[in-house]
Amino acid sequence: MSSLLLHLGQDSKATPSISAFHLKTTVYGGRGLFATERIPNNTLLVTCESPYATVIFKKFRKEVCGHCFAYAFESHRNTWSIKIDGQEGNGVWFCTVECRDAWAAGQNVEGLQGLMNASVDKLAKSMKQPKGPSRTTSLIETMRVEDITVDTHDLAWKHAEEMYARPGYPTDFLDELELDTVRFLVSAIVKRYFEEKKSPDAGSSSWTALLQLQNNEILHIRSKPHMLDSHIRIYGFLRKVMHPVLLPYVKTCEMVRAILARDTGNVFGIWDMSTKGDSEMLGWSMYVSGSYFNHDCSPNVVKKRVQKSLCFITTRDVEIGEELCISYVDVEDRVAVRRDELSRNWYFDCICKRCHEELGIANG
Ligand SMILES: C[S@@+](CC[C@H](N)C(=O)[O-])C[C@H]1O[C@@H](n2cnc3c(N)ncnc32)[C@H](O)[C@@H]1O
Repeated sequence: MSSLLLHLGQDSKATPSISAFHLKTTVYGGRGLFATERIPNNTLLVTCESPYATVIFKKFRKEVCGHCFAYAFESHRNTWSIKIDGQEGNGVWFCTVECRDAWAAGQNVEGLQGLMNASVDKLAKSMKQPKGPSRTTSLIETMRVEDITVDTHDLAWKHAEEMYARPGYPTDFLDELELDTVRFLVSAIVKRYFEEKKSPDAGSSSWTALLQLQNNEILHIRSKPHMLDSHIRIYGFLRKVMHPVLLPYVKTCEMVRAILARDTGNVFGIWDMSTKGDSEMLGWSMYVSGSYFNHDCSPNVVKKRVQKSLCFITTRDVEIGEELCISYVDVEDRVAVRRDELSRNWYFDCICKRCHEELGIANG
């Protein structure tokens, strides 16, 4: 049970009892959550109370509450107007004073999140978009996929560390998504700093839990080799903007790599709550304990966002031994579309019962 709690992390509350399901190795590889008792329909399995790391896309910052993710549009407003004064409140807007104060107490420790937002915006403003393609710092893009190994990849990062350790290295231009990735990484670094400061001997148990998530680094770079250069540029940018107390976390690339390796395949989009089917993605979050649900095209669990919490609820009765799965894609899509999306973004070929049936493959 203690190891399941470690896997589930500090962000979770499991109901009705944590023994109703457990984490074990699946037949198709990796781990998954399986029912250890019969679980009725509409059971709340777990609530992930708040994300380990999060970012609201810059273009939605004034429209989405930085604490509870309420979307102004849903309250018939264009933007939120409550802020924390000065640099320490930079880049975050709130729907209520209560949300502002809760955020300040929980996430803006020593004003670091706001100060970092200000530094990121300032450096981003000073950057000029290059006329040609961005500078390539690694050779991986020119390699054959089979030559992209842990070793070649480690070498590219070692080279990046050496390059950025030289005084006065130039910062490369980052696009909007890369800058949002910087902000996402900053939120994780601030969280780890705060937790380690609170209990210097014990360290951060939620960071330890995060490290247990599936590491998709090599699969990601093999499928999108240009992302390694992007990640390296992001790391260089972070080293330039980092507040002195946070610098130890980026002196080597270890922490940034660890988060990026788990960002892909494990994070959840923050969607607006529109019921009209035109829901918009407002940012993304990493909820450690929610990342153990595997995918099925006929899922028995649905995830629901309630403010900044993610709740996982059964959608039918689940028998003992059955795996508890959500769907990562739109279950209304055709089989080819679903499988293509799963392969591109989660790096696996779906072999669920529904895919087999729709593809006309005999089971067994
Ligand atoms: C969010 S994680 C789920 C937990 C993961 N299995 C683990 O061991 O940590 C997503 C990853 O799990 C694997 N996965 C999820 N659903 C799967 C399925 N239906 N078939 C094969 N692999 C699956 C894929 O590797 C995917 O990238």
